[in-house]
Amino acid sequence: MEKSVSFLFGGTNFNRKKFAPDFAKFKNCTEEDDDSNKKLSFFEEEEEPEKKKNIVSSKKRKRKSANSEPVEGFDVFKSSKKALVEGKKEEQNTKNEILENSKKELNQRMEKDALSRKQYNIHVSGNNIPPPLKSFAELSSRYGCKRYILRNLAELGFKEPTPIQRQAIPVLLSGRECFACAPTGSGKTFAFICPMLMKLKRPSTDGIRAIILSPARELAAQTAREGKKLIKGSKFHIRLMTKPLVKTADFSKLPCDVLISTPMRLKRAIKARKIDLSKVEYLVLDESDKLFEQSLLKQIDCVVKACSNPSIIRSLFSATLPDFVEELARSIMHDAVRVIIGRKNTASETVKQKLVFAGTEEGKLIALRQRFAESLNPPVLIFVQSKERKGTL
Ligand SMILES: Nc1ncnc2c1ncn2[C@@H]1O[C@H](COP(=O)(O)OP(=O)(O)OP(=O)(O)O)[C@@H](O)[C@H]1O
Repeated sequence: MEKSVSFLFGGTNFNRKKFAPDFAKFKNCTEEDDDSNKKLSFFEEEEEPEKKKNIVSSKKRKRKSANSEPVEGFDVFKSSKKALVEGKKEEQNTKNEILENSKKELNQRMEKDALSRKQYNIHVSGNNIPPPLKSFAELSSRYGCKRYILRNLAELGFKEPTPIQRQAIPVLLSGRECFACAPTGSGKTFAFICPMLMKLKRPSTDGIRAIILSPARELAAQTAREGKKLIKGSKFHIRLMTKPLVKTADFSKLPCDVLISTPMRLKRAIKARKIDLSKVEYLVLDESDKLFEQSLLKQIDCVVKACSNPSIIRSLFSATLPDFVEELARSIMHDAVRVIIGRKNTASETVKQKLVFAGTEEGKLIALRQRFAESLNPPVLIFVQSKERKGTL
């Protein structure tokens, strides 16, 4: 049997690779049983221990050096990754720088605006309020104002915008709703008519585009007069709602860009179906402290409802702004900017005031005559509460 085995394996080479699966079956056998293994260990032992040690240590070194020595491919990868990280860092730095600069610019602009507002006693509240005007020239440089308006301003002798004009005009030109409070005679009329004309751009071919409500006929007439001074040389039409106009006019045939009316007359025209306000883009409530008095509320409500254009811009101008007016205004306005010139609900600083205790109704008349005797030189304008009392003067 031994002979036959040696015969069988004599001069042949055992291809371990080829018979790897079979070889694996015998792998668990002990070394004594396995000749080939014996042979293998014999050859290993034949080498000098020193040499073996060297081999091992050189292997170790190799492995060690493989870890520490730079491999070109890996290095390229490493450096490209590094470059990528560096690039991203640089990009982030540039972004941060831009953000920082724009923040700085914004802060500088806000500081400048605040100083300018302080200079003109302008107080504002609301989000993203545009800067106040430095001059009328900015109307054309910042907002492309038509030449006819600037020409009319120059003809009227208006050199500088008044404080309310400085702030309310940019607010309205930026498409924001606004409620403004500024003393009597401070130029409120132009503060709302100028941006209105600028935003309307061209005369209307399609009905009324702006409404100005005034609490009294005289005030409405005065506003119409002021407005007409500004449209000189243009093809715009500013109309005052008169009694005959309420009765007879067919507004679908009457060219009208801006209509100025009292709430009562406008309500009558709306009820008589003589007027379509669905295309109105601007609604101004002038002297709103008077407009929001209880007796006019229903008429105002009727006008506000008839102006049904969803993108309408509403604004409110007044010499005083009582809390109830502000509350009512907020209920119909969206994201409105509040502009107050001077202190809210106080008279103009340029108007001298004196408080006189007159006692009785009779005493008032005596006190007034005394004032005339002392220092008042007619012509003098006297405001009274009722017509009856006017008769006693
Ligand atoms: N920028 C300006 N420079 C010089 N005068 C101006 C300027 N703006 C308006 N005015 C004039 O000031 C006067 C008062 O203006 P306006 O009637 O608009 O004031 P108001 O604030 O509406 O007053 P009220 O509260 O009585 O209605 C008018 O004669 C007007 O022409």
